[in-house]
Amino acid sequence: MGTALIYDEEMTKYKLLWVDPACKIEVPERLTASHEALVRNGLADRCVSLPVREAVDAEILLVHSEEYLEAVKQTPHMTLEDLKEFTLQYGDVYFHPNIYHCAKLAVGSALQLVDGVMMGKVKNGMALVRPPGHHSMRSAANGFCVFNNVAIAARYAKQKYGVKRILIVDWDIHHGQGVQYCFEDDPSVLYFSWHRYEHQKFWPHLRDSDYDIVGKGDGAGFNINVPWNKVGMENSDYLSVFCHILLPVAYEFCPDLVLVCAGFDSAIGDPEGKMCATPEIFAHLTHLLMNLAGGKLCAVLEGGYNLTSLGQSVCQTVQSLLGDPLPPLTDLSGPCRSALESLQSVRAAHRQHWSCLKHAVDLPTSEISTKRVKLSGEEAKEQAEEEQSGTEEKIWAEPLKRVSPPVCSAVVLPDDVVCPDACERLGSAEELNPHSLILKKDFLKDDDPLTAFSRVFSLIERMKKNEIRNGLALVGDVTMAMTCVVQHVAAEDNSRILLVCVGNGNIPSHIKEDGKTLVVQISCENTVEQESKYYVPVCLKKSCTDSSGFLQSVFSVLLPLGYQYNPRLVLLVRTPGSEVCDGAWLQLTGLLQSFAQGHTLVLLQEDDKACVDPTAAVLLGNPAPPLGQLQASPTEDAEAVERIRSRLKDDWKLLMTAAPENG
Ligand SMILES: NCCCNCCCCCS
Ligand SMILES: [Zn+2]
Repeated sequence: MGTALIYDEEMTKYKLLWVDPACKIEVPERLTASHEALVRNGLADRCVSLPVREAVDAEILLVHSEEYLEAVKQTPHMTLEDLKEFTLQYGDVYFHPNIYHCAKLAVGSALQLVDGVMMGKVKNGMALVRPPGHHSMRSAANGFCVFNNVAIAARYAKQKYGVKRILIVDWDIHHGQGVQYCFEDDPSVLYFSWHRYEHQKFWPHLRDSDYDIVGKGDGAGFNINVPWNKVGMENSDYLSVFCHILLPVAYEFCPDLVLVCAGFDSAIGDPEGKMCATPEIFAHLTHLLMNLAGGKLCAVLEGGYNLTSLGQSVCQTVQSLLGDPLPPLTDLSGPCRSALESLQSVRAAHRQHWSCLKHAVDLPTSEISTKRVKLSGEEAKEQAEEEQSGTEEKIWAEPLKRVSPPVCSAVVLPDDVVCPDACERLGSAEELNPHSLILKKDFLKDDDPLTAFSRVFSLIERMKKNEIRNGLALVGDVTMAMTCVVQHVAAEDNSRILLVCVGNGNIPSHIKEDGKTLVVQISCENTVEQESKYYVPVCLKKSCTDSSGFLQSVFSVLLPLGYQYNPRLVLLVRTPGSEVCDGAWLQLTGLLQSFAQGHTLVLLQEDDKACVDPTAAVLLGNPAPPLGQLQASPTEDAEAVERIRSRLKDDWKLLMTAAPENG
């Protein structure tokens, strides 16, 4: 199934008709720049183009009041003076004779995308729309928004498809208060938003945007606000929030559909956000959400006001939706103090609502209240200062090309094992099949190990040359294979291997010290080994059959380590006796493709042959199946994970979730 792209140039046909400094950045070129970037990078052609349509009244009324809709209906016939007058009743938004038409198309685009995904016409998709939606409220336009595209799409999905749980991720740099107000008492819609806040000093200056606003009544816990109290946030800050807040909660929630308020004013170069995260970050944020809800993900454009970073960020997002290898994220130096304070505050505010956060430590008493009383004149003065200050031009490198190798997955199997789904029989070596390359090898015969492993080594060599993206081998002795592979690869001087070992089995000690291999072993036996910077044993009491403990350790330990280490190869090994349930194993296989441009080699013991097909399916780019709502993990497991993080956080800063006590 493909990736949908919804765009129509009709939505470029409205603009600001008078002088208003607050609105001048919302220009039609935002849409053309986004679409042209996709076309220029050959991405538009790879998508399934779905037509736009106008939303009908009943759909708009899922969120907005009749009086508001009636009022907006009058705008096409208004004079310029009437439009100005009409606009005055709202904040930071403008009207135009054609904006009602465009607003209906924007909603209709989001609904077309939901239809395409929910009816299985496409796997996922992106709608390029204007006007944006996440600030508009039941009876008010606001922040360039007229109708709340994503909020309507959520209500529409529930009504038409009976979707039970919807996750809305709002990575725009502004708080989508319109979405928050729509679902704040609704436990079936989990709204997550990060936003520039600066202690309420930044637009829209709402007390309701702070971290302690968690939802009301039955909706308590289903509204997550992450305020950024400083500008200049980087990739590390965004990844920390995904690893330590959003992903654990999202997997516990287990949505049936993921909607993204895809605003790109949170990228470097944007005049509104003034953040420093690079366009590549959206490739990773998108990928990290793609194994939720069976891959059903609808991204709808919100903000983004620097046409260069907007175009690049849109391309990064769509390329991930298409399943292309992820770009490397370099120099992840760890979250800044302000981000850690926000992270800690949000986790503390939600620990009572989410079992995955139950063990989040309380706010230190010394915590300065992050809420400041707003003095009247202060706001205008700061606003004025801000207008002047943000003049320095940011520069950043254009994202590298993300090239898919000719072969996606290669598998090395004994003769008696059937080829995995979607893999075809290998012709002669030259005919590399676009899906997979089968190196049929019989490990059950008494080949001496080295010849047997030579097939695996050739697989690795081809990965290095980017002829193959990832691979899987079913071997007679998985621990031996692991050792040989590590030795073979570590022989290279600039190798960096992330070895993820699931299950018991002792890792040869020389592997743990060479610094060229970072070993994370998730098992159920108490390894007596003292861990070092490069050997991280995660012991889970209920062994790996407990998905929640397993996944929590993946999110809060393995992913941060992997991002910081930035390996060139990922070796994923499942040792005998690890009854890790397949669901968690497949999620892990999917999530690990964040690293090394997807160069993952999976090693399985031959009696694990039942794992081959489902693992190959995920390696080929299919979403890992949902796990169901996760229960609380055993306390001792959660505490074990916390202990690991606190012990290793000085070496690996992405493990941090709280600002250090000292100054
Ligand atoms: N400096 C201009 C102030 C603009 N304030 C409204 C921003 C709305 C963004 C929608 S994503
Ligand atoms: Zn925005």
